[in-house]
Amino acid sequence: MTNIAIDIQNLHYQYRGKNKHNPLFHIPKWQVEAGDTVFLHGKSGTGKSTVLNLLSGILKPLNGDLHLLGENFGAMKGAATDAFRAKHIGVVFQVFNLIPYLPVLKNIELAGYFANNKTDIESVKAMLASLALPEEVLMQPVSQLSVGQQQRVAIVRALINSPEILLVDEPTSALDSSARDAFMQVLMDVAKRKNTTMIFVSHDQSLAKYFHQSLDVASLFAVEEH
Ligand SMILES: Nc1ncnc2c1ncn2[C@@H]1O[C@H](COP(=O)(O)OP(=O)(O)OP(=O)(O)O)[C@@H](O)[C@H]1O
Repeated sequence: MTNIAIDIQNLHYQYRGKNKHNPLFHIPKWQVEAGDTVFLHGKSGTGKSTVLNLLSGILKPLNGDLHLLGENFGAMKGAATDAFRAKHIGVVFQVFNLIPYLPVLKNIELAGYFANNKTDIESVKAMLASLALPEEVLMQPVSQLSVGQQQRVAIVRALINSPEILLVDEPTSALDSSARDAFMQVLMDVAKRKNTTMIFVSHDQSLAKYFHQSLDVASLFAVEEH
């Protein structure tokens, strides 16, 4: 039996507001198997962030089904959504949501705290090393790090709980090409080792080669309404 990590059936979503340009998003069916990695691309404004926000529970479907790991995630209310996300979903978005005045290590430990996990300092150090971040950054406030370094801290934080599902949005935009390749290597190694299901959004088509599937977000939506 195949193991479906993401299962969407007949989902509708629309942002609030009476604006007639406000599109009605309709995903008739989208399934992603556990362990699959998906490169999600598409023109600006076509719905990539909207899809990620639905998958992370920041947005809730108007109707239809959104199951994650066999659970009815789309129907969960606020606190249940947050608990599920903390335990099962790693998120790296353009806005890193790191707490600037706290040291790097505290930021990483917070993710463990919300998931009821104790942070394993050795795995934090190993991940930092593989992302070419010196161990000294652990005790530095996030605000003293460069944007590229903050991006890597956000990755470590997202991976620290070994989430089954990882959602990533434009994570390499602040990295130079060698850091970007190292970053992608680490990300894909971790995903493979842990059988992580990953949805990765980027405009950088050169990254598509790292993924099992490459998907234009427009192909998810029913044509008649979009
Ligand atoms: N908060 C919002 N309120 C109303 N409409 C929104 C909101 N956020 C996005 N939209 C609209 O939804 C559509 C999809 O936007 P979305 O941000 O998902 O696209 P995207 O593919 O991620 O774009 P980009 O590549 O520029 O980040 C756009 O038409 C946008 O104007």
